Amino acid sequence: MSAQSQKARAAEAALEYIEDGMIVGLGSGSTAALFVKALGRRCAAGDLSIKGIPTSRETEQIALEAGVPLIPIEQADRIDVAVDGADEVDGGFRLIKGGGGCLLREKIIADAADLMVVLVDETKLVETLGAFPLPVEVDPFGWTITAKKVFDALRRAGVERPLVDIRRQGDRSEPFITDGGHYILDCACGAIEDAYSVDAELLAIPGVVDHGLFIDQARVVIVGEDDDVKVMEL
Ligand SMILES: O=C(CO)[C@H](O)[C@H](O)COP(=O)(O)O
Repeated sequence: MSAQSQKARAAEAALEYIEDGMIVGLGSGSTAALFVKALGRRCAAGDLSIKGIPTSRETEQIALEAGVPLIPIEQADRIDVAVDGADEVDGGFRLIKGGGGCLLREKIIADAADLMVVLVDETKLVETLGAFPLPVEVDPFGWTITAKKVFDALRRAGVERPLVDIRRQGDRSEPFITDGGHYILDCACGAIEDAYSVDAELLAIPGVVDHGLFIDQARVVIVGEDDDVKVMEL
C-alpha cells in the first residue's frame, strides 16, 4: 500500500482528537491537507463545529475549499489542538518539519496549542533525526553571512560535515520565499545527535528566524500503516 493511503488513514484517525467548539491549528503539507479535507467533510455534514487557524496560505486555500470555518490567529489567545505532518519523527517525538517551507507558522501554532498531534506515514519514523535536511528560516538581509554562521553553529552542535544550501524555486534561479517573506536554508546534517544543542546554537544567530526542529512539542503521533493506524501518546 502507498504512503498516500497511510497518510489518509492517519488523517482520519486524528479526527478523534477534535471536539465541538475547539480552535484547531491546521498544519501544512500533504498529510495535513488530508486531515483538513476530512475535517471539512465533518463540518459540512454538521457533525462538528470548530474554528480553524491555518499555518500557511496553501492550507488556508484548502480549508476554504473544504468548508472549514477559519478565524484569524489574532482572534485566538489560545489554540486547543494543532494537527500537522512531519518530515521525520524520532522515538522521543522530536520532529524535523519545514519540508514545505511553513515551519515558522507551524511552530507558532504548535507552541500556542494545548496539544500537538502529528500525522505521518511509516517512512517518517527514524531512530536518529537528520537524514532529512533541516530547514532553517532566515531573514533575507545578510543571508550569506547567516549561512556561514549556521554552518559554524551546526559544527559546534556536533554535526561533523553540514551542507548548507539556500532553497530555490521555479527554475531554481530565485530563492524560495516563505509566507512570512523569509528564505530557507536546507542543512544536510546526516545525523543530529543532540537536537537541544542544535536548537540553542541556531537560535543564537541574529539572522535565523527559526528552524525545523520541533522538540518537546508533539504529544501524540499517529502513524498510518497499511491496514491500521498506530496512535502513540507521550
Ligand atoms: O512541515 C511541513 C511543511 O512545512 C510538512 O508537515 C512536512 O513537510 C510533511 O509533509 P507531507 O505531509 O507532505 O509529507
